[in-house]
Amino acid sequence: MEEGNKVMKSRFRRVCVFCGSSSGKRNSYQTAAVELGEELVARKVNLVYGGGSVGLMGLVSEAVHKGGGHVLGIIPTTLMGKEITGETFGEVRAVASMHQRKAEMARHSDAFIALPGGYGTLEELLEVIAWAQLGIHSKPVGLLNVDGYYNFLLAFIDKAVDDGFIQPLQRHLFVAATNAKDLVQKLEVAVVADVLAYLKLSFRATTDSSKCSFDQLLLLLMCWTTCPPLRTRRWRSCGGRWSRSNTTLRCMPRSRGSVCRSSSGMRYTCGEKGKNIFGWILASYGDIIMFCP
Ligand SMILES: C/C(=C\CNc1ncnc2c1ncn2[C@@H]1O[C@H](COP(=O)(O)O)[C@@H](O)[C@H]1O)CO
Repeated sequence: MEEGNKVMKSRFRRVCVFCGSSSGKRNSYQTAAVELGEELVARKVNLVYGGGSVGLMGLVSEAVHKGGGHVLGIIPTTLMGKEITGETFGEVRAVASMHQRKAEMARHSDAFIALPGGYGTLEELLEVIAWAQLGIHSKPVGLLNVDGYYNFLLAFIDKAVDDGFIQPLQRHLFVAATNAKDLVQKLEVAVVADVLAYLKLSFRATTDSSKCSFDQLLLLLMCWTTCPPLRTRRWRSCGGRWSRSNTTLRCMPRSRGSVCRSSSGMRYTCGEKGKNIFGWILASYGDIIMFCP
């Protein structure tokens, strides 16, 4: 993948895609499946999926396979019949049960993406979100909301937040986008949910938000180092002055209200989200987290 003249490497080696065993009635679903496969190939990311060449599963696996990416299909022996799943692309691994299949798909992947699909896709998607919530994994999850297919699901999740069944922070256990390029880019900069939860709580507890404690700093550095797209961003200074005491780093903006701009064009105003460099970093996660101290 090219960004300017630089080839950008993905932080993911393998991404698991959940999607319909049917193709859906709109061409846009099929186009999105192929585009997602091509986007993975462009970033040199391999595919893990449920095996089979039926429906969108076939389209995404064919696109990755044709593009030279590795395809790993994990399929229960009960679904192995070619009349059920069709001829598969790439490597196929047989497992004993549906439960084992999902565990294996999760184990072999660094992130999850759901394309449009039916009960099977919904179940797989919600399970990896629930596992993230429980801390069973800390891999990013993305929803490809092609042509508004998942609008009702997103509205339902917002209702669950409003009615107190999903914590507002846990609304951000997955990211969503309407096309493959944007979604994969969001996943690249997604930070593990438990780290975010901890940071948000600990920042809230900090009385002076221009100070950053040592463990907050360490966690932010960890996010920074595990997230190549963030590292490659150049940040223009807003003229802040840095000073250091025993356990805290402090940035004093030259003037409250001065505007900072990242190389990607995002603007932050000192004294709001960008009280200090850590505020910028968190704000740069965009709609994954909006950090307001
Ligand atoms: C029952 C039919 C085909 C079943 N073929 C499948 N082959 C492989 N994987 C499958 C199959 N069906 C479901 N899956 C898994 O669930 C997801 C798709 O389910 P959905 O209900 O179609 O959304 C997919 O990610 C697979 O992991 C003939 O209709």
